[in-house]
Amino acid sequence: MTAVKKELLIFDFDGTLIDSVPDLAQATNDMLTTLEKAPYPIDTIRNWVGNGSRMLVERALVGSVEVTEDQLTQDEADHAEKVFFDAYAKISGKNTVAYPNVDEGLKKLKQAGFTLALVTNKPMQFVPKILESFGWSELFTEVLGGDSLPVKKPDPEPLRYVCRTLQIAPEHAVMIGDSKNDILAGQNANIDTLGLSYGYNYGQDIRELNPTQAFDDFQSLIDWIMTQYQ
Ligand SMILES: O=C(O)COP(=O)(O)O
Ligand SMILES: [Mg+2]
Repeated sequence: MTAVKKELLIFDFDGTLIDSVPDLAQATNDMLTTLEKAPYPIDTIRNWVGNGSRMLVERALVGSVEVTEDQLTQDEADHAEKVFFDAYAKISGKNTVAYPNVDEGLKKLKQAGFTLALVTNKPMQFVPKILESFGWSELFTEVLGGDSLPVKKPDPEPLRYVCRTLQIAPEHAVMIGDSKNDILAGQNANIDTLGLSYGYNYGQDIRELNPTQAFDDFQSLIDWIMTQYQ
């Protein structure tokens, strides 16, 4: 396969660059405890991450990845989300680590001349502090949170928005992520998708989503980008 040269690498955040589930699970359980509900194991909560905080909160309230409208009132979910935000603001970053080779890998790509962007479904209010804690504040030319636009991944608009803003054609962009929301957003925006198998994808193998290519570790992704997309 000969790949087209790429300019813009759009990264997902949670489950791709950082393992944030220990903090997300703690904040979720802190919220549940405050609301006098029973906590869940981290392995259960991991499968609820991917569609932003509001969805995580709703899934935790009903105890399932599938949430139907009749299971929750808007007020109940609004209140729980506030409790979750307070809890996550207190602990976000404490037990969040970068996956192996991510720090060196991102810097290598930047040095090689790629433009890096970050498109996460995590609410934007939590993003700058985490980026700063890893020394990544200057790495990304564009950063979008899950609430930066009216729609989030798997909608293709955040990716299209980044391409438009940076004036880079979609065929010169790549979406890199761990979840079906990343792969679907990329496919819907007509851009190449690179999947990572170690993150959070509702327990499903990322390869089932047919990304352009999939990798089991970040170093293999870096090696592939440096040889195929330069
Ligand atoms: O906050 C989430 O649900 C997931 O965030 P992500 O898009 O960076 O994986
Ligand atoms: Mg992710």
